[in-house]
Amino acid sequence: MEKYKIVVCDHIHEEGLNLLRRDDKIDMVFAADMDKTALLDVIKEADVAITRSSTDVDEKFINAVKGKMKAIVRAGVGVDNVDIPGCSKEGIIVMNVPTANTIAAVELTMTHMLSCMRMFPYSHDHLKNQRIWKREKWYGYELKGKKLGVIGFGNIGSRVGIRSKAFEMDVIAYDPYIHPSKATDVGVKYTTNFDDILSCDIITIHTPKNKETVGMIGADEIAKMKDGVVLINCARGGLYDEDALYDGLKSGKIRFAGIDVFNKEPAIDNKLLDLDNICVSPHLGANTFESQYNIAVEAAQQAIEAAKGIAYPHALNLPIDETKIPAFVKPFLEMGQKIGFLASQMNKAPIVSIKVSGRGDIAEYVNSLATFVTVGALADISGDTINYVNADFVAKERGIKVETEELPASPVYKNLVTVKLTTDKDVIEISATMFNDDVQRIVDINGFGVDVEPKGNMILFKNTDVPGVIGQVGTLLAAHEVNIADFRLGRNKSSEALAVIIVDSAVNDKTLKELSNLNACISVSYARI
Ligand SMILES: NC(=O)c1ccc[n+]([C@@H]2O[C@H](COP(=O)([O-])OP(=O)(O)OC[C@H]3O[C@@H](n4cnc5c(N)ncnc54)[C@H](O)[C@@H]3O)[C@@H](O)[C@H]2O)c1
Ligand SMILES: O=C(O)CC[C@@H](O)C(=O)O
Repeated sequence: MEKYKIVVCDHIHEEGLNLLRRDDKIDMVFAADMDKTALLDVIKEADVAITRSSTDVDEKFINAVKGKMKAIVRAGVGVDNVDIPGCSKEGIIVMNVPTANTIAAVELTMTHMLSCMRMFPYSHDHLKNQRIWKREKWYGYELKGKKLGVIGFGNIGSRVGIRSKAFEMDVIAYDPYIHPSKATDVGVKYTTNFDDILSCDIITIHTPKNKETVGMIGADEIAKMKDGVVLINCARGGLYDEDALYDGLKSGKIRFAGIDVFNKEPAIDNKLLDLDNICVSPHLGANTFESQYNIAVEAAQQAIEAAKGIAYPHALNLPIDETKIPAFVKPFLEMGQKIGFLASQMNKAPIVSIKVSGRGDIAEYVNSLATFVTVGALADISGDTINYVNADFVAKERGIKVETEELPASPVYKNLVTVKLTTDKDVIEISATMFNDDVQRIVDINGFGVDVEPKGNMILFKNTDVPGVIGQVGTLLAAHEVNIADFRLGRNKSSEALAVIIVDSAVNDKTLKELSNLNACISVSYARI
């Protein structure tokens, strides 16, 4: 029995490993203790990898796995150490486990906030390790009545906000990507003015690390802050510029900082560790037993489903989120792929552009449709290497322009999709719709009205519209023992006709050549769907 190989690149809870071991279709390789260079050799044969923050999915990793690996499951939230565009280019689906460690990170943030306000680790060290009892040295501050600025009000930030309200803090959120009511509904103020955050007593950040957020708090922002501000970062190293943070702490402008994450980890040589007004932890945001159990189980389940090709939960680079696609759209996507494939076979030459237009409700989903059409159109030239993840990249790499267009509703069809495929030889334009929500129908090919299902062995025979042609075609096919299953005819105003002939068996080149030699024939093409 063929088995799928899942390589576990970092430590995860035993329960996740057990799930992988128990599945008789999975061959699990535990490589968490392996040196990262040796890992590159092991992952070559893997169908799926499970990684955490200790394994960077970078160029070296991707080069090692490309061609074989289907998916990577990041057992956690942050994917800043995963080269997602690089994975997409190789058709590797990237998934994360977005909520299993939320509470762990929220509670660590509260721990840091309280520790900073009471300098708890330092008083602890004084008594426990230095055996000094000096109560007057350790006056701290209360959370009550302090203004807390939360940058990023997602899963973690919002829960930090709610818990901080219970400490009677005045909480204000900055997150341009949420609806303000997400904050105001839980009694948190909402601002779009970043300066409102900078004027807070305590600031905590909970955004992803990306181009927009890296260094979001630097020297200029710190200069605008209150003297004695407290800064917390349990999200990602580098969101606070570390040099600016160091200078701010050293000068006393920042009274205290609580930091779980660093620009470069492990952070044993980081200069921030030399300061006396900082509480640190070695990236422990997700380190609770509950969270690690949940993450490992979810990551293992996701990896198994991906390896078997069943589903890709929490995929970050699939062009469509299946859960957000209405049921009526899915058959259109499937049909779009077939039309793309058909068009590329009818117009066999290097593709210059693909244009996908939508009319009716389907128009809103024209971008997803374009991905499916592209996969179909490039299937013949790219074989197994093209999929929904890398379709855009493959098209771009081949210099193929993919365009979409949302058009007004058609007067005839509730929904209509048109695919125009231009090669350096010809242009083919196919329109199709869906009857009764699941019957696929091509209704137009290059201006010829037809009514045919995109299915099976299809001969497209274009001829001058003169009597006797249908008989000649039928006789010729019969002579080659090709049985006609369906024959659909369309005419245009220039006295031309297009026959779409569905036949029961594959048609060889000799038969097609003889068809093209018939007097009335203008062109013949053949497609197998
Ligand atoms: N320390 C740890 O071990 C640990 C554990 C879990 C998560 N994390 C990190 O915590 C962070 C938050 O995780 P989450 O689960 O809450 O993610 P999330 O996606 O639920 O929330 C992130 C929020 O940030 C907002 N955001 C994005 N760009 C922004 C910007 N420029 N300005 C303001 N807001 C912006 C988003 O709109 C979103 O609401 C991530 O960086 C994640 O990697 C760390
Ligand atoms: O344990 C890890 O891999 C870190 C997890 C955490 O930073 C996350 O982003 O989910």
